[in-house]
Amino acid sequence: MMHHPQNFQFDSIPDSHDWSDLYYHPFAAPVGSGSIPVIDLNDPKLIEKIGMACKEWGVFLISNHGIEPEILNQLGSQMHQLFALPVEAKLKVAKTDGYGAGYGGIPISPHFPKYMWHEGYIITGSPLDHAQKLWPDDYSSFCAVIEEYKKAINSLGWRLMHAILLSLGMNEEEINHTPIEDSSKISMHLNSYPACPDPDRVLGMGPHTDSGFLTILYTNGVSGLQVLRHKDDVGPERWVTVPVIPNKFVINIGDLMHVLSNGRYHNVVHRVIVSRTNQRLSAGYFLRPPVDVKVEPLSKLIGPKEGPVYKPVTWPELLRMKCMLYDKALQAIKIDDLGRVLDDTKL
Ligand SMILES: C=C1C[C@]23C[C@H]1CC[C@H]2[C@@]12CCC[C@@](C)(C(=O)O1)[C@H]2[C@@H]3C(=O)O
Ligand SMILES: O=C(O)CCC(=O)C(=O)O
Ligand SMILES: [Fe+2]
Repeated sequence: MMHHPQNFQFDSIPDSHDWSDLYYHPFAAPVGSGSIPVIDLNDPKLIEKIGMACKEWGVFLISNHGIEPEILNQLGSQMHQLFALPVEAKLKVAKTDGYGAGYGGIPISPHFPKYMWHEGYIITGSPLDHAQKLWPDDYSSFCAVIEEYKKAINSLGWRLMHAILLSLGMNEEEINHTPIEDSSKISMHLNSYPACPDPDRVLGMGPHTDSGFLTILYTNGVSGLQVLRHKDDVGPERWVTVPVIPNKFVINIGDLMHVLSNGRYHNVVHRVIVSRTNQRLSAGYFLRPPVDVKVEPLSKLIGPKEGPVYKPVTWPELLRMKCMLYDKALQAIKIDDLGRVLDDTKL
């Protein structure tokens, strides 16, 4: 089922995509400034800096990640080709359910009052079946690029997880017992936000948090990502635009890292705005535990003065709650001061 018209060849914005009267929305906030941390992976103070960034911002950029620009360019060009295919071709691989693989809108889109200025494509596991349908004669280059990218990103993901877990006070042995999903099963989310003649009236992607441990985001150099910054010395709650710096990845902290850190690390709310002149392409790589692993607040962080704030949850459980409850998903596993689960009817 498609949630929106698939070609964005509109002369003016159709009412179905016009968000301009909707600024009563709970996530409405002014756009303001603030400097999102940039972290050098070779920095001798990496652990400390990454811990601060996770706590204070829940988003940061990384440099010196060791991934060759060539593979990023290839990913960008494969994505460009994918979204440039005619609508009929893309519909051959349309998603058939809310959060399965394929072409379409995002799983939480039914929670929004309007359609997003966006086309998405979810890859879960091997891209082969779909690629054969999209490019019957030459599917191998798409697959090769995706597989190569996954391999590179998976090892980067591990380095980041490792640094973040160290920053939470875990030791090597404990870290080895915190598995992440096998790269062959991992999900990627490819996004295209076409240029829009009237960008102030549309939204590329509605506000949300990601539900995994963390998301590694590649972008093609067209800006648009904004994060919701809480009130601080610089100003009130506001949207801060994530700068686009060539060859740097954006890292977002997701719900499961928030749970694991017992609420210390910030699962940042983010959204995407659209450009008048350029198509934005982005690819998210979602780091999560294996499907059957329950994530719970680290025992190290729990003591006589601090009880666990969340009860254990697997990622498929949390994703299901997110699709049902959108921004209230974590409330379904929240434990109050008296040790009661606030809303356990949702599991
Ligand atoms: C592997 C994933 C992770 C997903 C679902 C599936 C594919 C697309 C991801 C997103 C992207 C948009 C927000 C979100 C909340 C959504 O609706 O789809 C994300 C969700 C998650 O972060 O859990
Ligand atoms: O396109 C972007 O910059 C962000 C995409 C995103 O938030 C997501 O796919 O979860
Ligand atoms: Fe996201």
